[in-house]
Amino acid sequence: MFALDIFQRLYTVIYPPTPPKNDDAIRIGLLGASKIAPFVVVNPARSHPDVIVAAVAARDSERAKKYATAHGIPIVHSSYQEMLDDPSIDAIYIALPNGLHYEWALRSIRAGKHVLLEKPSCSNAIEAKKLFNHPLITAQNAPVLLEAFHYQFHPAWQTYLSEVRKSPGAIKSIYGEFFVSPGILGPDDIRFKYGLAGGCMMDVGTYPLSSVRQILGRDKILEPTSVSYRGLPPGADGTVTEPQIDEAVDVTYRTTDSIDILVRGDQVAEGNWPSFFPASWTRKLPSFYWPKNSVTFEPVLADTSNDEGSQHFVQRTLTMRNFIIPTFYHRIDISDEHTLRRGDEITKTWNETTYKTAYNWPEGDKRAAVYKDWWTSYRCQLEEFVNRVKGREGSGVWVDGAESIAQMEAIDRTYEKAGLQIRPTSTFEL
Ligand SMILES: NC(=O)C1=CN([C@@H]2O[C@H](COP(=O)(O)OP(=O)(O)OC[C@H]3O[C@@H](n4cnc5c(N)ncnc54)[C@H](OP(=O)(O)O)[C@@H]3O)[C@@H](O)[C@H]2O)C=CC1
Ligand SMILES: O=C1OC[C@@H](O)[C@H](O)[C@H]1O
Repeated sequence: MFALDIFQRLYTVIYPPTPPKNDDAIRIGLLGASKIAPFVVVNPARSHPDVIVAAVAARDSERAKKYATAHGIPIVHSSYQEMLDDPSIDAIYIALPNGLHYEWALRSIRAGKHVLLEKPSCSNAIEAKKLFNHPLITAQNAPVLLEAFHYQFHPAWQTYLSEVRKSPGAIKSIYGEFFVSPGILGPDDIRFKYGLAGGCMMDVGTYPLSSVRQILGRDKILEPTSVSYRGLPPGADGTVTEPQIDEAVDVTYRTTDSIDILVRGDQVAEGNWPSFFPASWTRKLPSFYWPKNSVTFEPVLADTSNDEGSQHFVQRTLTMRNFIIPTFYHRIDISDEHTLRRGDEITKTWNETTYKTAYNWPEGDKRAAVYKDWWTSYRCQLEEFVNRVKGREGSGVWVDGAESIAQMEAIDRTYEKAGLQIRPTSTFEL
């Protein structure tokens, strides 16, 4: 049953139902023939009656034509500006290198287009403040601008957050990690170029950082207390061509109310294989780690009526595995560590763990009648983007400009603590 459910969700993601498009469907244009657009927009749009992927623009028009053919996209533009000048396009999906997000988001907004902007929203907080506070964005009836932090839109993450809010005790510590196997990103990847605002903290590190910030709420400032990073390996001549790039990062943060936080990201994460395999083999094998978030609470005194005079403490740890791609599989563990104490003596300990999944909103919630179990976080995100553009009620989940700015500020503080430069600021002005 379990394997069949996974198979059914996976199958429906790949072959979704394709309802006819409504006359007033939003016509989206893709800036860049990027690797990620088919997952974030092209495939999710197939099952959305209010979205048409109408155009793609790439720097090389031959490449754009091939991409358009492969993905069934009718219009090809041979420059990004040409796409923005196309009056038939209502919204733009920007999946360009991070260093181009700010400029092309502003240009798109100036052209009157709604924007779905890949994460991280900008190269740094200077850009993020200028973008999200720009008069073209703060004006009444301004186009919609959304940083594509897709995982937040999935009911699984929202269920996890509601478990955090319901849990007894104050938060003691939070852990977040996202590791990517060697071989996924090539050496020339945009993520390894400082000039394009690459780096681990900008890329895979943004997710665990964002997940921690979601738990704390945006008003809590995370002060980095230590940062260790692994740079890129040196080339054949022994020099590192991109000394400002972090390939992997481990950061500890602390809040003013003393919550301890550890965030880890690795874009080339080897290992996790049992040590009896020779390292010379396992180095060539892919690794596998769940993207994970975990919250530990302070112990609380439980009801003592049945505990014969002992004090009964309960300490909860919540863990969510695979918060980033929850549709295929995820798990929320609610683990309570019970301790009976008489004075200083611990007389008994035991653990009770329950597990939860949430492929949709809870039963009876009106959102559950709209959402489907097989919707990816990208499909959920597209639903809410469309709801905003159309002025519909929506699920209530949104990533607003203040959140995107706060996230970039936390990234900048992390780079500064690491002794690395914040990513370069665009010279584009509007
Ligand atoms: N939400 C998510 O799950 C994911 C989000 N992302 C984000 O999406 C963005 C794109 O990532 P990804 O699709 O992996 O990247 P790709 O390298 O596949 O795409 C980047 C696009 O940027 C264009 N581009 C413009 N200028 C340059 C330049 N100087 N160098 C290289 N490319 C350039 C290229 O477009 P052209 O076709 O014009 O040549 C290319 O298609 C990033 O911001 C990344 O963080 C990435 C993966 C997952
Ligand atoms: O979801 C993701 O997985 C892999 C990363 O490199 C990418 O940019 C990120 O968004």
